[in-house]
Amino acid sequence: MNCANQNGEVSETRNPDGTLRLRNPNIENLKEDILYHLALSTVSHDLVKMFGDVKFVCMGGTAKRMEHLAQYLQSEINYELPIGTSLCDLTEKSHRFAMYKVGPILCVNHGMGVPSIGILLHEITKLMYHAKVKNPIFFRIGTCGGIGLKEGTVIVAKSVVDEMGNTFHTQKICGKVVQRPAKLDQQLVKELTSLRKSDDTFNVVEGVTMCADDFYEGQGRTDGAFCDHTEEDKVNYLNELVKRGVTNIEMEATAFAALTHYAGIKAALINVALVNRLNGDQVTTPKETLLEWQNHPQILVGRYIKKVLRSETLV
Ligand SMILES: O=P(O)(O)O[C@H]1O[C@H](CO)[C@@H](O)[C@H]1O
Ligand SMILES: O=c1cc[nH]c(=O)[nH]1
Repeated sequence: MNCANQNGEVSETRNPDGTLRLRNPNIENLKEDILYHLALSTVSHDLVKMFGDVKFVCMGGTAKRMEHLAQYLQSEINYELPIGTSLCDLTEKSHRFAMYKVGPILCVNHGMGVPSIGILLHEITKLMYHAKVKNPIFFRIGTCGGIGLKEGTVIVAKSVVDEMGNTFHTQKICGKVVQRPAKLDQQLVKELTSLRKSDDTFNVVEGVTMCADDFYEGQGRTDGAFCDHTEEDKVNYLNELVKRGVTNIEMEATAFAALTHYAGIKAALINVALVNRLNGDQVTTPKETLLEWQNHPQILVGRYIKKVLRSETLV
């Protein structure tokens, strides 16, 4: 059934008030929906009370990065936690992911690779639905290998491809291959890239992000435990990717872009390059510098969130 969204447009994924409509009629018939990997449920938790004010969902691979991001954004938006409380992992009992909330911002890690982020996206999207969140915006704030880009560069993906150059996410469902277009919000891309300041120590570019199913052979590396291809094969492959316009490689882009697009959720994919793959495979930069670089996409997203929140208090 279709329904008009806030702009009066017909939407299968939005109610007129901005809350989500799921593309799954089974969910509203469940007596209880257990978000197993988040250790949350519609019966044991008041999801509307806990999460109903969320506007932004930030995700990235590691739990530590998400905790750090939550602390950073808390200070950026001057958010004071309720008296007597401290920042805590809301999904601690899952022993799986880690999730922190600071006011309208949720920071949650997704692990590595498409299957892991896929599971998280199912459960976070259902969480948004059950919590009656209105028009949430999702960000993946990650790390990647750049191709021909200086380390520390931030790449805001304008499009994503898989290892075969496909612009869709492939999933096997009930023995059938299902393809869903992997699309990102182009306006959000422009807004995010425009938030670089002239005195920032890092560059920001729009790019084509490739999603690989592996860090080693799947990204053409020759330094894995197994390697049946040559250095020349790798160089040819990376040069071919350059010709196709690919700027960087990571491991979740297609699922992130496709599942958010399918859910009708505005989303952006912002990665920082930890290595220039045209110069080598190993990440040789000291950990402190890598951690410093991981802040670059967070700075950009922080500016975007502050801008949106500021504009909302003015209207
Ligand atoms: O730094 P994160 O967000 O985990 O992203 C990248 O780093 C991991 C590989 O080291 C993959 O998950 C890849 O997508
Ligand atoms: O080269 C890299 C670096 C980070 N993450 C990746 O997936 N690849």
